[in-house]
Amino acid sequence: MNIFVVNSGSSSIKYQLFKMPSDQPICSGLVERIGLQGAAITHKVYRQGEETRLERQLDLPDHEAGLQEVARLLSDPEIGVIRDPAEIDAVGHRVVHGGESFAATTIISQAVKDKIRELFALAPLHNPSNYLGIEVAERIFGRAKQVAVFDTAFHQSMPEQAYRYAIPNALYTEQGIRAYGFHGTSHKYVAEQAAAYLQKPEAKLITIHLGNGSSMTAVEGGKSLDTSMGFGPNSGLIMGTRSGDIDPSIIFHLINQLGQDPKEVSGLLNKKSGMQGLTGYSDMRDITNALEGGSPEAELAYSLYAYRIKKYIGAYTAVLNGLDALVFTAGVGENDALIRQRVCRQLEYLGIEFDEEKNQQRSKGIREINTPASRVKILVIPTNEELEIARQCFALLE
Ligand SMILES: Nc1ncnc2c1ncn2[C@@H]1O[C@H](COP(=O)(O)OP(=O)(O)O)[C@@H](O)[C@H]1O
Ligand SMILES: CC(=O)OP(=O)(O)O
Ligand SMILES: [Mg+2]
Repeated sequence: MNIFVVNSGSSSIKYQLFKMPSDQPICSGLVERIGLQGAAITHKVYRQGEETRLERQLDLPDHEAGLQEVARLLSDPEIGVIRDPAEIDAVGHRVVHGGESFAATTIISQAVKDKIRELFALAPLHNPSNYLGIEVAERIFGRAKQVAVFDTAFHQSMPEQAYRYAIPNALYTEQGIRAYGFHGTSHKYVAEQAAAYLQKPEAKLITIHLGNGSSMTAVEGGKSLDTSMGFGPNSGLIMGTRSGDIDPSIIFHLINQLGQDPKEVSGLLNKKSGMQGLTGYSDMRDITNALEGGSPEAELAYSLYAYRIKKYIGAYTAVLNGLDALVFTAGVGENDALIRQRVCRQLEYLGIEFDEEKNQQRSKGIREINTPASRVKILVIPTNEELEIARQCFALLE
């Protein structure tokens, strides 16, 4: 079965074509910096153990333009991997917010699309581009089954004490206002990898997904017990353009004292805050450059970013009543050694002993960056949301 997976993030589109059930990737790619200067596409084709790579800078104003380019590459006369879109049996879509309606992988119907649309307001940076990805894929791959895999699904195992807010009960029972959690596909994938690596299925883990959006999850025995994102993908960690945790009084102040309307406030907290608000840049590579150039704003932003993660490590160690491993993943978590260092320094009290030399090394696959004496392992594990999505699609359709 040929399964094409589309992962529309807030700043990127990742895609992979798999032959299932062998998990064999046929091609993969990344469209990044969508809507920013220097948008780029990296496309890789895998044939007989060899990788052909194509990199191209191009102007991509939005996700639609990105997806059209991907579809063109798939059947490109020179490096294409299919002759006809009908060769694709299923398209697996990452959908960020499934709300109350979806706890599992689902075949997309008009009713499912309507629900995804209803959730636009709760995940404004994501559900619209996820929806668009579905519409574009329906047009291009008309014969394929379209399947949605929700970021929220993995966190359905959270206990009520973790997902309820202390607001009037009716807002939960009648309006579904509760914490849902996000990046579930990634947290699930890396938690499984970590448990297998540790040879400990019941492992207590804190998975730290640091991408453009970021979140942390307390995982025990492969189940999510708590996570830093909530009703929408805004709470918790400091992100590329989102503030993470703030006091809600700030929102009242912006509206009541500073005269902003709710739409403006939403734009402010979703698109102009986080690292963007602190430094003028949302992409961590730009911030690293600014830091190397001696920017005090970048220095402060790095400190805030790492400090927030540290606080959640403390909280989740308490939630888990112990800890076997910290797991760093996603764009920043996998690549930014300085962030990992700032987070992991001075956590010896919790049994976390960091090895700076190992931290600086680069290699593919799982690696350990703790000292041999560390009670807690510190792991860097590349996430693969696309593979996890392909597996879930295959399991559903088989
Ligand atoms: N080599 C690198 N060093 C530091 N940060 C990196 C590196 N590569 C990617 N990143 C950062 O990862 C982030 C994007 O992560 P990713 O998981 O792809 O995000 P998303 O899926 O949310 O779009 C960006 O902030 C980018 O700067
Ligand atoms: C939910 C979320 O924040 O996703 P991303 O990191 O892809 O923006
Ligand atoms: Mg992502």
